[in-house]
Amino acid sequence: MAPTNPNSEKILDFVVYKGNGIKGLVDTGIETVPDLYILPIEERLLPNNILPYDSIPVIDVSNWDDPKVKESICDAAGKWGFFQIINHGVPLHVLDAVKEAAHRFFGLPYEERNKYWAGNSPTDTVTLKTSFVPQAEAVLEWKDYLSFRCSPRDLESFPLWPPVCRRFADVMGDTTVDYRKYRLKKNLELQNSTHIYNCLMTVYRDEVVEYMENAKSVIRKLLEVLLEGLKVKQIDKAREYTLMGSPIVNLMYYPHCPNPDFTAGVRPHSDISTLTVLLQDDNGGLYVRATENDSWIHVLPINGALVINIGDILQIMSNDRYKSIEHRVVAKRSKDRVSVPIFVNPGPDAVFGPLPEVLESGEQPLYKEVVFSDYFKYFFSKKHDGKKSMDFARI
Ligand SMILES: O=C(O)CCC(=O)C(=O)O
Ligand SMILES: [Fe+2]
Repeated sequence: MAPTNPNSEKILDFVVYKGNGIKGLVDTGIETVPDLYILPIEERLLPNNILPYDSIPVIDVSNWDDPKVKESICDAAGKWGFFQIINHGVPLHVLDAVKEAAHRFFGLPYEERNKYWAGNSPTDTVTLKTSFVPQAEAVLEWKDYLSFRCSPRDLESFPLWPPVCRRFADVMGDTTVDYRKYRLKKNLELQNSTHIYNCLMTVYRDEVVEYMENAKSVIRKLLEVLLEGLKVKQIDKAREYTLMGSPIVNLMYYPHCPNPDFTAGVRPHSDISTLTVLLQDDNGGLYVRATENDSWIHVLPINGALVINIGDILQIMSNDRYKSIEHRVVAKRSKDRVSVPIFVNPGPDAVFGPLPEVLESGEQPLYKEVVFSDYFKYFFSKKHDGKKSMDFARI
């Protein structure tokens, strides 16, 4: 949607078309929020609408087989659509490393970040973007993000980029890339700044992959428990593809904002995933819708915890037993916020709809069968707009 204000046009050009992102704009030292980012009052998160004493459930998953743990997960998925898990087994250093990677990437100079800007990136498995769908938004979101497609097939292509891996393998006298050796070498290369960028880029990949690899068993467990709650006995290969065939990991970056109350880090939306595993930092700023009448609950940061939310696909598969709840993000005034969501998405050609196990007793399906890539395209054809995407599948 083209802005009518000439200053907004300039900002749109700088941020979106020149690929500086909101990070680039903040780096120019702006002291007020530009019009292009100012939400109408009725769309802002007002303090009166925040419920100060409520919180989403926190579930200790140290014993996944405990029936009480399973019950808490399925209950939370049905009542809240959002919960945090602790003692999930993903090491703290892996979580810290991927958050640091986000800070390092967005700390790179423009020229280096821009190599991965949508359209410039050497591979479509990694792309840098800003806002959500700038072409469809009259007001932009105060965020940039580096998005990694992480299906097994995408991961196979990772060793092909960036080329420094091959160079490193040559240097180390090794024909295969050994990432531990690479990290040691990285420290040396950091002192020799000609390779700094390539080193850093590889390290992000390393850390994203490490996070994803560690999170996989948590995702699997969660899906097993949630599907058991829907009377599905076992996740076979076809179901696995429908539930988690094409995960995406985003390094989200919300630079500090002169007046975060005026703008949206992310507008209210539900995720289109089956579920989302979100690592947030200690800044806070994520809010979950509490009721239909516009009240919101802050998701308190807990060190080492992962925030789990049910996405539209699982709501559809469960025929509304589980809920994909709207959430939104508000940036910080003096700190740069990062988060790392894993969107556990179906494979592109997977077809989903209410599960036969759920409809077994004669219940009417509330949704039709949909191909995931169609749902995905629809979601990315418009601005974040609450739960409207679900209309695409509703009967
Ligand atoms: O950054 C966050 O805490 C949440 C981001 C989010 O909701 C999304 O990207 O869908
Ligand atoms: Fe989200």
